[in-house]
Formats: sequence, structure tokens, C-alpha cells
Amino acid sequence: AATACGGDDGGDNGGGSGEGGELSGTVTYWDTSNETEAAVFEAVAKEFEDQHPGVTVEYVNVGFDDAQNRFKNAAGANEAPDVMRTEVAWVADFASLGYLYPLDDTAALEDQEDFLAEPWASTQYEGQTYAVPQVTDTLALFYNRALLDEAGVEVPESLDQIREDAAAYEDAGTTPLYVRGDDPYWFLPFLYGEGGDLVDAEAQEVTVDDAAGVAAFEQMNDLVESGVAITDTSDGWENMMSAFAAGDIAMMINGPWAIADAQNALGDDLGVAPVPAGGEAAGSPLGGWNYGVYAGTPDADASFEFVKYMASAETQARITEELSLLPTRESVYAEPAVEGNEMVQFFKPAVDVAHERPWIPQAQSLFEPLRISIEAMLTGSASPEQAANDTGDAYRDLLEDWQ
Ligand SMILES: C[C@H]1O[C@H](O[C@H]2[C@H](O)[C@@H](O)[C@@H](O[C@H]3[C@H](O)[C@@H](O)[C@@H](O[C@H]4[C@H](O)[C@@H](O)[C@@H](O)O[C@@H]4CO)O[C@@H]3CO)O[C@@H]2CO)[C@H](O)[C@H](O)[C@@H]1N[C@H]1C[C@@H](CO)[C@H](O)[C@@H](O)[C@@H]1O
Repeated sequence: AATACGGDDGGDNGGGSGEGGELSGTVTYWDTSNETEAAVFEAVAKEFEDQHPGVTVEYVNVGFDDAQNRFKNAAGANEAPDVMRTEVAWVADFASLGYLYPLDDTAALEDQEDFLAEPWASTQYEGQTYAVPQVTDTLALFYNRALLDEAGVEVPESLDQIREDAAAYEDAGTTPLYVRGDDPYWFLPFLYGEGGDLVDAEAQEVTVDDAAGVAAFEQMNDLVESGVAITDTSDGWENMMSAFAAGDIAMMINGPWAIADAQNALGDDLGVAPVPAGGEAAGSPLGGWNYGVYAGTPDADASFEFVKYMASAETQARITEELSLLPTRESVYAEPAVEGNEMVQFFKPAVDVAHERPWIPQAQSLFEPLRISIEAMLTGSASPEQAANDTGDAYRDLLEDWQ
């Protein structure tokens, strides 16, 4: 619950005394950040209290995996948090259910023209703004320079190049690549690498089981079957991060949320590069996170001011300095500390060419069927082609009257 006393004067709510601007109440914020990120996001969130002594910030860290359903269940019972870290594909889902506060003309939106086009697009639903961008991201190749040097190989620009160098990696006693088999997001670079996509939202057509889609499943399966890559169908995050930190694998595909941990483990041996190309192209998916305000928040003024503070250029610059996460405000990339960040220098151009996704309510439901098919393929109970077809069939059930 958050109660404002006196209208928001829109100015610097520096906790000044007297008329307007003083906020009071509690802002409960559910954050899905991983352990390393959470330490920073919690500290930043709590500092809002310094500026607004009358407000209490309840920071709650919720795991990514079930956060989407947890929020929907809570909102359905009118017990949702005032502010929710909302994955880019969840905005349309939550907004279509009426669970998010329309933020146009509220204090939550400040300098909205400063936001990058794609993150901003993920906050729109039926012509209104239902969230405010936080971070944007894509997948890239993280590599261990020392292990590549030991094997005497270059940073691969294609999956075939890794296959060609397989003997060199083997002689050096290192497994080239870790591929996540438990998170379908990691399948997308293979799909884009064959020139495919999950669906064609414009044409309302399912494309995951076309020739490019089948080729993508075959790419992934072959990397694992040939021993070039190792994978898991559960606990992929922990297994991948610990294998990379221990030097058991030379490379992994990952995103900016893994930078801090990877740098702690490898120091200067850490390098990043575009995801290796497949048979047709090289492509990586656009991901990221926004701040959503619960539609039923008892009094939204403190929540709006909290979101404005968290999404401000100043806060975004601080998050990038501490975690190398990518800002969603164009102006922040010009900050010297951000501009000088080697990881931002790499990831910003990568995000600029990342594969856009359809911001439709159904988009978020395309991943679970994909996860199930990938698991069936990797455990040998479905061929790559069967996995592609099963995914396509599941999509046509989900997306009635799509081709
Ligand atoms: C299956 C899920 O499919 C989709 O999710 C896509 C997602 O749309 C893609 O964008 C992508 O997300 C990127 C993300 O952009 C990227 O930033 C990063 O996030 C980091 C954070 O950066 C880091 O801070 C930390 O938090 O850690 C985060 C996580 O790493 O990596 C994410 C990918 O991991 O990929 C997701 C697919 O995984 C659905 O949206 C559902 O989530 C669905 N799960 C439901 C399914 C329900 C049915 O069973 C089940 O009942 C329900 O309980 C489950 O909730």
C-alpha cells in the first residue's frame, strides 16, 4: 500500500517539508534478479527510502522460473506487489489480464523519448504504456581466452568452425562449448542461425517446424551428439556457470546478467563475441526487463515515484557501473563510466542487431512447448525433426487459426 499526502508536485521530492511532494506508505517490489544482481538492485531500491522517509520499500527477491505465474496468482487474489520486475514478454500477458497500471501521464514515465526503441516497444499494449524499461539484453559467446590459446584456436565465428577445431580442443583436454538444454531461450541463436524463427507474427504463421526450424534442432543435437558441446536438461544455469568458471568448458552462450560472475571467475581471461553463425546467418534474441506497476496498487503515487527513480538515467548508470547490465536509456550510453565499459562496448551493438520478437500476449507461451521438445530430443526420445514438428503442433493448438 502506498499513500501520498498532498499531490505530487512533480518536482524534486527531496523529502522537503510542507505542502505536497511528501510520500508515505509501503512499496513492495518483487525482483527476479540473480544472486549477484540482487545485492545491487536491493541496495538501490532501499535508497529510495532516503529520499522519501515516509516510504518503506519492501524488497522481495523471487526466482525467475516461477515469477510469471506467481505474479498472476497474486494479482488474481489482489495480493500482488506494488511494483513487479516484468520480463519483456510478460507485459502483454499481464496487461491483457488487466493486472498492470496504465502509466501514460503518470509520474512513473519521465523522458520517455530517451528509451531505446525495442525495450520501449515491449512496454506497449493496445496503444497504452504498461511498464517502464529497466535493462535490455541479448545472448553472446563468452569465452576463456587462456583455454582457446592453449588449444591454439581462434574465437569461432561459426558453429562449423568449432567442429573443424574439435581435435585441437580435444588435444588440449577441453570441451569447447556448453549449450543450455533446459532453457528454450538458448535455442533461438540456433534457429536464427538457420534463417528461421518461431512464428511469423505478421502472417500469423507458425514457422518453427519449417526446413530452417528442423535444421536448427539438428544443429543443436549434432553439437551435443558429436561431443563438441555438453548440455543438461535441468539445472543448466548452475551447471553452465560452474563449468565455465572451473575451466571445464572453453565457451558458453550467455547474456549480460552473467558478466559479473564470469568476470569474478576468469578476470582478464574472459572474452565476449557474437554468437557463432549457423548454416545461414548469425542471430541472437532480444530479451530484457521492465518495471510494471500492479493495477490494484492501493495508492499508486509512491509506486510511480519509485519506478521513476529506479528507471532514471542516474540509477541506470549506477546499475551498469556495478553490474555491466545494459541501460535502456540512450542518454546513459554517453556517460563516461558507461561508455568506457568494455562489456557495454560489446553488447550495445549486439543488442542493436538482436532479433526482434512479437510483443503479443501469446509470445511468452511459445517457450514452454519448445523446452519440452528440446528435452525430448536431447534425451533421445524424439528426433530433431520430430521435435520441430511437435513444437509446431503445440503452437497451432495455442494459436488458433494461425497457419
Ligand atoms: C518458459 C518461460 O518462457 C518464457 O520466458 C522466456 C522469456 O520470455 C524470454 O525473454 C527469455 O527470458 C530471458 C530474459 O529475457 C533474460 O533477461 C534472462 O533473464 C535472466 C535475468 O536477466 C536475470 O536478471 C535473472 O533474473 O535470471 C534470468 C533468467 O536467466 O534470461 C531469460 C532466459 O532464461 O527466455 C525465457 C525462456 O526461458 C515465458 O516468458 C515464461 O517465463 C516461461 N516460464 C513459465 C512457463 C510456465 C509453463 O510451465 C510456468 O508454469 C511458469 O511458472 C513459468 O514462469
